[in-house]
Amino acid sequence: MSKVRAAVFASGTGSNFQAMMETENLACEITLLVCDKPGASVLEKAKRFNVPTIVFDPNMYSTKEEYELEVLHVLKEAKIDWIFLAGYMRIVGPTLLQAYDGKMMNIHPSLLPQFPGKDAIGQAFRAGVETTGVTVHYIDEGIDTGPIIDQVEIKVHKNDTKESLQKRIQEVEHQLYPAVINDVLSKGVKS
Ligand SMILES: Nc1nc2c(c(=O)[nH]1)N[C@@H](CN(C=O)c1ccc(C(=O)N[C@@H](CCC(=O)O)C(=O)O)cc1)CN2
Ligand SMILES: NCC(=O)N[C@@H]1O[C@H](COP(=O)([O-])[O-])[C@@H](O)[C@H]1O
Repeated sequence: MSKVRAAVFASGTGSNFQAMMETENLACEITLLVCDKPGASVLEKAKRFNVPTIVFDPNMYSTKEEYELEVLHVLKEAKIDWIFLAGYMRIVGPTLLQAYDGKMMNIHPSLLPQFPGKDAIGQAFRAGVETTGVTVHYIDEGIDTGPIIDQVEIKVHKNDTKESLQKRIQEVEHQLYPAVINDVLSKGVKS
């Protein structure tokens, strides 16, 4: 039986994409990288792993639906079953939400519902919390409001800088996301 085919959506560095590609027992094939930032360094990583890419610039479209319809056409052509957002900094609209209902996840660098949205690590750091963490959740129409699949707590050290905290958070992300993907895909249903 052929493996589940997945697309990763990313806008930036792509360390979570790289962690998935380096996971030997990943329960799916990452067969497409979708990026909304021409020139993003994740694209160099995709090239290194021989993963085909779709790159689009939302500023070249008049609506979100317009670019999501184009992306959806490529996803269907590529027979993509699942979408994993990994630092994708666009709000997913109804076109992709409907097409991948229950088959789209995101990783977020806080213990949701704490610190949703952008710069979650900066929000936690400025709030002076003693504990933050990482969340993997399903995507819905809200921002970081989808059902939580798993979370890991991370202690904030007294001498932490935002950068040292981000490093520890990303080390956890690189283990958690592939583990959650394998767990969800092994169940075959939305948990
Ligand atoms: N429908 C959903 N889309 C996305 C979710 C989600 O939970 N539901 N998670 C985000 C990731 N994210 C933070 O976790 C996030 C990313 C980007 C923004 C944002 O405001 N971005 C743009 C708006 C661009 C657009 O209109 O698409 C901005 O910079 O103004 C907020 C949160 C991924 N998508
Ligand atoms: N709001 C979503 C959000 O902040 N996502 C965060 O973007 C980073 C992407 O890093 P990467 O490009 O190195 O994988 C990750 O830390 C992820 O949790």
